[in-house]
Amino acid sequence: MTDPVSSGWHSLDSALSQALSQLNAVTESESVPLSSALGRVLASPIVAKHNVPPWDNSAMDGYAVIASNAVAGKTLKVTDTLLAGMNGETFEVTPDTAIRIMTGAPVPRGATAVIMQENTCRLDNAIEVLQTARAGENIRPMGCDIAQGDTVIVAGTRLSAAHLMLIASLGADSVSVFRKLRVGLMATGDELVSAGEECRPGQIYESNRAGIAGLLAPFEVEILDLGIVPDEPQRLKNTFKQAASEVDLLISSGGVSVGDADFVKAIVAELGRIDFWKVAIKPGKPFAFGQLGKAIFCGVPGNPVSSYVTTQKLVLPIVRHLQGESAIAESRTLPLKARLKGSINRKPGRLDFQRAHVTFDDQNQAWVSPLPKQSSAIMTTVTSANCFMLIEQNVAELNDGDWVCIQPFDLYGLWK
Ligand SMILES: Nc1nc2c(c(=O)[nH]1)N[C@H]1C(S)=C(S)[C@@H](COP(=O)(O)OP(=O)(O)OC[C@H]3O[C@@H](n4cnc5c(N)ncnc54)[C@H](O)[C@@H]3O)O[C@H]1N2
Ligand code: MOO
Repeated sequence: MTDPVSSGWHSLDSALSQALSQLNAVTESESVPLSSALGRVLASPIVAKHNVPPWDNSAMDGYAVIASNAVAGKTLKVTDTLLAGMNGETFEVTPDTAIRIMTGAPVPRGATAVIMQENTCRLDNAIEVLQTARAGENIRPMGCDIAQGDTVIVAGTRLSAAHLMLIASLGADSVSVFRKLRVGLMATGDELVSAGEECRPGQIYESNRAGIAGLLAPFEVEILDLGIVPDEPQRLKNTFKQAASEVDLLISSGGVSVGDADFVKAIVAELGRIDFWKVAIKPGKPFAFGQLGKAIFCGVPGNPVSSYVTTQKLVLPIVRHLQGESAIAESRTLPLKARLKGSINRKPGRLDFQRAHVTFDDQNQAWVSPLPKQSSAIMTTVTSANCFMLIEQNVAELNDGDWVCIQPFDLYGLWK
């Protein structure tokens, strides 16, 4: 049997660094409304045109006072009420007065603290201070979140919901983002039919495009669905030529192994080039990377779990890099560890992404159990797992209680 290490297959890390080092990210940008900017990559930095908050304001419903005069037991006359939205410049507190103030309302002139309502006793037109005020208490100073002139988001950032809030707080209703990446998506195999069509003897339903498109969805690409292409060299050539001129990246599923109908690599090599083939990961070994005209080519293996894992671990970082994202969080380096339940003996050589289930004991210690069915044709263990458990390339044996790396699945932020 071939030994992955001695036969020079790429490790996941070296495959990724070779691929990323030869990509040219998109440079064209466009202005989009903030409401359409989620998941896009910022093309120009966001620089604050003003302070946030724009003036000192109250963090509590209570009374604006001069702190040095607001000692416990003292009575202060309440002269006015300040609501959020009013102009604080026209109000002023004096040593013997207080102004009723609501959360978010501007702090009036002279005030150095806001006493929260619960620390006062309301009399008719006055309050009794129940707890001595501290200077600065319950005041949110001007610019405490963002100072005018600050670069608050650098170019190359993928915009999250929190980024959109920050940009909106500066009053901008549009942003400059890199143009959408055009991604061609195809599956090849004579046996494949689309969901909804009749499945004849010998045929199976094509499922990889649905999974790949789903994994791409949060990254806001424009997908050109090139459909199912039969294992016919001329049909494959036609589709590859179309992709070479129309997309930035072609993701093709299937036909990258060594079978009699696996034509993909040879045709890509003929029309463009293959830069590497075979990565020492399980599942997903026969992943192919190359170039077709102006398009980057990613050939993911046909086995459904292999296509899912290689899209997640190899194609997504490539997509993100092509989109101009600067800080690509490499999920593999997350230092999340759990202890293994059970033991494992295996042939070393590939980094194994085992579908697994992590649970926490009453000391909050994470324990991980690999699921029984790990074949790359079994999708049900991907949906029933809640994490990947990693077995490093050279590890042959793991024992009960050993520490292993895990990668929890982030399903819409909910733990299942
Ligand atoms: N002699 C060897 N055979 C195989 C090797 C090897 O090293 N030597 N590698 C195996 C591994 S590992 C993988 S992974 C597969 C990948 O092969 P291909 O990329 O050529 O994939 P296909 O042969 O086209 O299909 C494999 C399998 O998956 C089903 N399939 C394909 N596409 C889809 C799709 N879009 N939706 C659903 N199912 C799909 C297909 O019917 C096959 O059952 O090669 C091994 N063989
Ligand atoms: O790499 Mo294959 O994906 O092991 O089945």
